[in-house]
Amino acid sequence: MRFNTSYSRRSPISSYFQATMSQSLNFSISSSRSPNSTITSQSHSKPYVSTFNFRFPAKLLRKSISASCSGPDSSSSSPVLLSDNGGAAAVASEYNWSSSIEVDAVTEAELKENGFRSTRRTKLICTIGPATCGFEQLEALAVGGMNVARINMCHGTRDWHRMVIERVRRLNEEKGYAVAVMMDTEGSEIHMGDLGGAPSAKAEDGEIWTFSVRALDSPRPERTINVNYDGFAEDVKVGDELLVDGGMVRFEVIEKIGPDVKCQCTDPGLLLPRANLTFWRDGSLVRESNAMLPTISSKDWLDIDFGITENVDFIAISFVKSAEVINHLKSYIKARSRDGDVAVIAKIESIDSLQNLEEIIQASDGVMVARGDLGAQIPLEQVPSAQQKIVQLCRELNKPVIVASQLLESMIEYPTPTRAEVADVSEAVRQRADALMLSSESAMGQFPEKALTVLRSVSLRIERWWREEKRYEAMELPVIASSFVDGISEEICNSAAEMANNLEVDALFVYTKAGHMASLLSRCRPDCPIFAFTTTTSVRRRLNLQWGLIPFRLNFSDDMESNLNRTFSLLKSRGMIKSGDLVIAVSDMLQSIQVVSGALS
Ligand SMILES: Nc1ncnc2c1ncn2[C@@H]1O[C@H](COP(=O)(O)OP(=O)(O)O)[C@@H](O)[C@H]1O
Ligand SMILES: C=C(OP(=O)(O)O)C(=O)O
Ligand SMILES: [K+]
Ligand SMILES: [Mg+2]
Repeated sequence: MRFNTSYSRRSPISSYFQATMSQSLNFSISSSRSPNSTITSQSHSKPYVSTFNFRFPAKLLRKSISASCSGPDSSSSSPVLLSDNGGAAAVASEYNWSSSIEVDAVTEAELKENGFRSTRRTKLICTIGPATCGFEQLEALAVGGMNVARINMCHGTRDWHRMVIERVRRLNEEKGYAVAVMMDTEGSEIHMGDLGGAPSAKAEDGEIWTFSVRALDSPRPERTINVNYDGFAEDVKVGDELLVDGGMVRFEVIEKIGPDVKCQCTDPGLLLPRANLTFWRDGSLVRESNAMLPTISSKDWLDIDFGITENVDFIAISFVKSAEVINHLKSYIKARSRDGDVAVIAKIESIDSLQNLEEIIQASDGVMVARGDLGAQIPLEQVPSAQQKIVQLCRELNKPVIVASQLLESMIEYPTPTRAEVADVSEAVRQRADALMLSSESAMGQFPEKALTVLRSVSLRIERWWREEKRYEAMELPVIASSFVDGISEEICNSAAEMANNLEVDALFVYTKAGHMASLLSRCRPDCPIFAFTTTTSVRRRLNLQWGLIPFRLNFSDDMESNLNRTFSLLKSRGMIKSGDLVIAVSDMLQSIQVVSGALS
C-alpha cells in the first residue's frame, strides 16, 4: 500500500499520471543470510509485487514527449530513436543517447503492425559469403530478420572478414539494427585444399582420384586433391572408406604410395573447396587420426586475436572436445578483450563433444548443434535425437542454442524449399531452440533472402500454432543458480513468466545491465515477447541471439518507476504500445515484479 501511495507522489511524472491502485500485495523473498539481495524500494525492507493502473492524460503526454526519427523519412531504412528531450537526431552518433531508446525500424514496424504477440521468437543467423557480403545485401538480410551475421574463418581472407564486420557495424550505426557478429573458427578438421581456384570438381563413379599431403604444383594435376593434415597418408589404410562432407561423395582407399593415397569413387558427386574429410573402417569413424590435433590450431589463435581486436560478439569454436578448451579460451578473452564481452559458443560436432556434453555446455556461453560435421561423425539417423537432447540440456542450463546446417539445403539452387526441409525447420522451432542458422544457403546460394524469408515465416507460423493450441508441455526447469542472490533472480523470472502466461499479459519488460535476467526470462519461453532494455549496445547485440528477446538500448536509472514511465512514454509516443496493454516488468537492480497496465484516458 505504502509503496503505491509513495509511488504516485514520488514519481517524476506523477503530474502527468494518476497512478490509481487497483491491487497491491507485498511478499517477501528476502533473507537475512544475504543482505545484498534484499533490494527494496525506499519504503520497503522487502522486495514487492505491485499491481497498478496508469491513466495517461494524452494531452500532457504528447506535449512532454517528442519522438524523433533520424533521416529524412521514417521508412524501413531509417533508425528509430525515441526521444523524450524533444531533440531531433540527424545521425545516431550525434544523438543524445541518455534520453532515447534505440530500436530498429523493422522491429518497430512489426510491433506496430502485428502487435506484441505475433513477433518472432526464434532468432535467425545468416552465414555471410560471396552471395551476401555487399552492404545492400547485408541490409536486405537485416530487413528480412537476420539477428546474427556469421563469418566462417575456413573461407575468405582476413581483409574480407574485416570488411564484412565493418559493413555490419555500419548497418547497425546508420540504421539502428543490433545485428551481432559471430566468428566461427576453422578448427583442426581434416579437409581438402582449395581446388586451385575452381568452384567445384565433379567426381564420377569408378574414377581414381589421388589425395595427397604433398604441396601440389600449380596447375593442380588432374584428379588430384590436396589434404591439409600431414598424418593423413600414414593414418588411412587400404580398404578404408573416405567420406567427403559427411558422405556427399564417397571413395574407397585402394593404394598408398608415400604421400599419395589413391582412391576409387564409389558415390559420385560434387567436390567443393576445403570440404571436410573423414575416414571410416569396418563401419566406424576412425578417430585416432585427428584426435591428437589441437581443438584450437595456431591459425585459429590468430583468428581469435583478430576477432577480439574487431570486437566480434561471439566466437564459435569448431570441434570442441572438452570443457577445458572453452575455459582456457574464456580466460584468454578476459585477459585480452577491452570489456571481456566476447561470448564463446561451443560447436557440438564430434563424438568427443557428445561424450562431454554437459560440462561443455556448462563452460560455454552458448552452443551450436553443428549438424554438418556431426552427421559425418555419428550415423545420420542419430542426429535428430542428439539435436533434441542438446537443445533440451541447453535450456535447462540456460545457454542459448543454435540449430545449424542443411536446414534449407535445396534452396542453394532452388527458390522454394522441400516439404521435408520445412518440416525440419518446424521441428527445431517446436523444440524452441534459440536460433536457426543458414550456411551455404546464405553464403553462396542463389536465393539467400528467400531462404531467410522461409525461416522467418515458418518460425512465425509454428510458434503461433503451438502457442494458440497450447501444445507446449510445461518443462521442469532445474535450479541453476550458484548463489542465493542468483537464486532470487531465477525465482523472480520463473514467477514473472508464469504470471505473464496466467494473466495473458502483452509483454514482459526486463531492465538488465549484463543481460542475465533477460536470459533467465527467455529460458522460461513465456507466451508473450520479452522487451529487454539494456544500457550498452554490446549487450543489446548479444541478447539478439536469445529466444523471445526484443533488445532495446536505453539508459536507465535505479528508479524503476521512472524507468517504467519513461519506457511507456517513449514506446507509446511511437505507437509501439497501445493503451490498455498489460505488461509485467522485472529488473536486475530492483529485484521486483511489477504488473503495469497502460490505459489512455
Ligand atoms: N568467406 C567466404 N568466401 C567464400 N566462400 C564462402 C565464404 N564463406 C562461406 N563460403 C561458402 O559457403 C559454403 C557454406 O559455408 P559454411 O557452411 O560456413 O562452410 P563449410 O561448408 O565449409 O562448413 C562454403 O562451403 C563455401 O563454399
Ligand atoms: C556449422 C557447422 O560447421 P562448419 O560449417 O564450420 O563446418 C557444421 O558442421 O554443421
Ligand atoms: K568453421
Ligand atoms: Mg562443422
